[in-house]
Amino acid sequence: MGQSNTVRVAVLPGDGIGTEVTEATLAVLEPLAKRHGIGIATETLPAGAFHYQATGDGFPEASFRAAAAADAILLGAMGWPGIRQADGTEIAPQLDLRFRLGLYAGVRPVRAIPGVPVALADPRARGIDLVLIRESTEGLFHSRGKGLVTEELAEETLRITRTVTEKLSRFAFRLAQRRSAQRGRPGKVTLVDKANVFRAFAFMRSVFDGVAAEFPGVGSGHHYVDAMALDLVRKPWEFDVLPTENMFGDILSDLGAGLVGGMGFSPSADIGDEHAVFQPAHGTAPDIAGQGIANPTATLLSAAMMLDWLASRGAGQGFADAATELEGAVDRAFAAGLRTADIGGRDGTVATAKAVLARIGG
Ligand SMILES: NC(=O)C1=CN([C@@H]2O[C@H](COP(=O)(O)OP(=O)(O)OC[C@H]3O[C@@H](n4cnc5c(N)ncnc54)[C@H](O)[C@@H]3O)[C@@H](O)[C@H]2O)C=CC1
Ligand SMILES: CC(C)CC(=O)C(=O)O
Ligand SMILES: [Mg+2]
Repeated sequence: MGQSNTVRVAVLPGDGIGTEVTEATLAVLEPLAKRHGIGIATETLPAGAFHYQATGDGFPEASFRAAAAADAILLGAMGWPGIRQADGTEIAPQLDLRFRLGLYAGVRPVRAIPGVPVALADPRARGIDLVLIRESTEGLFHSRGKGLVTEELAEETLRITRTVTEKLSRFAFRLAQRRSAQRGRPGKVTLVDKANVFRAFAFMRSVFDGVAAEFPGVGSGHHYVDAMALDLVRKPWEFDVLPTENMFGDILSDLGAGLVGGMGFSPSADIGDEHAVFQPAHGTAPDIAGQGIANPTATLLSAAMMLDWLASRGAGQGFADAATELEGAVDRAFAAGLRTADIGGRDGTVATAKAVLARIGG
């Protein structure tokens, strides 16, 4: 942590709408910080597909080092379908950060915001409030960049380790405890796996069960990932905290976003023991980039998660208060009629940030 009440935030806007939603979020963070008497010193760092195209390096080591030295990292989005490396894959510095900084807990809340249309007609869908925790350093992403590819076959490896599964599980149970205290209802952690077919997931389940025994006050269970895809559409209001493997979490978090308004409403935090990256779960959206219509809500909510995390790391109560106020301002703005383009409205990126800013202090 930096000087008292001042934190250093590394900002990596990235590509496409990543730059647009990041700029809109910083425009809200500055006055919010002033209002709460907290200091946020930002440093913007280059990385991403267009940086790769221009320089041959998508993630300069200097950017990585500066990000790793900061108190927190705020990221827009990175990657561009037309810009590929020699092996055919895209530039993804966000994955490098997750792996190099050990950010095992990919926290992806799926919450229905008052006033934002949900995908399901059932009135209970207005109460959707669950959190996917996507393990973000191993699973099927373990062999990223190292998979075997020959003329005849391609092979990638899925890895599950005891150490990371224990950390992921403890993180999930602690989060369930906190949510239970905040919401005044029992918490439940459901591991999403494929233990009926793969030994790796039977192993993951047994490690998870061992950790569950440490938290007798929190409910625990398991769900196969295919059945979870079904039940997230059928009855998402029944779930609370859902830890899962990396690829499963990548897919299910987009599904979850689709339930509550789309990717523009899907914040995330990639948290490790010492570092954390906060970013919307969406990508660079080439289909709408440059038009000023990207929804910055997911990034604003990710910034609120960042303030909350910084408070938990000792930055001070002002950060916790600012986090609560920012999330509340987002809710109040939509409840009052804010309508972004992705839900059929006319409010663009800048107008949305202004509407949220106007609800701060209100
Ligand atoms: N964390 C990251 O930086 C991520 C990067 N990517 C990269 O982004 C690029 C595009 O990927 P896609 O598969 O198209 O996923 P995407 O998330 O960028 O877009 C999917 C759909 O959601 C919409 N969308 C996403 N964010 C939105 C927002 N804030 N407001 C309104 N609409 C929004 C897009 O217009 C598009 O129709 C690729 O290069 C991909 O690798 C994809 C996902 C995450
Ligand atoms: C490069 C991708 C793994 C990014 C993504 O899809 C995500 O973070 O959800
Ligand atoms: Mg994804």
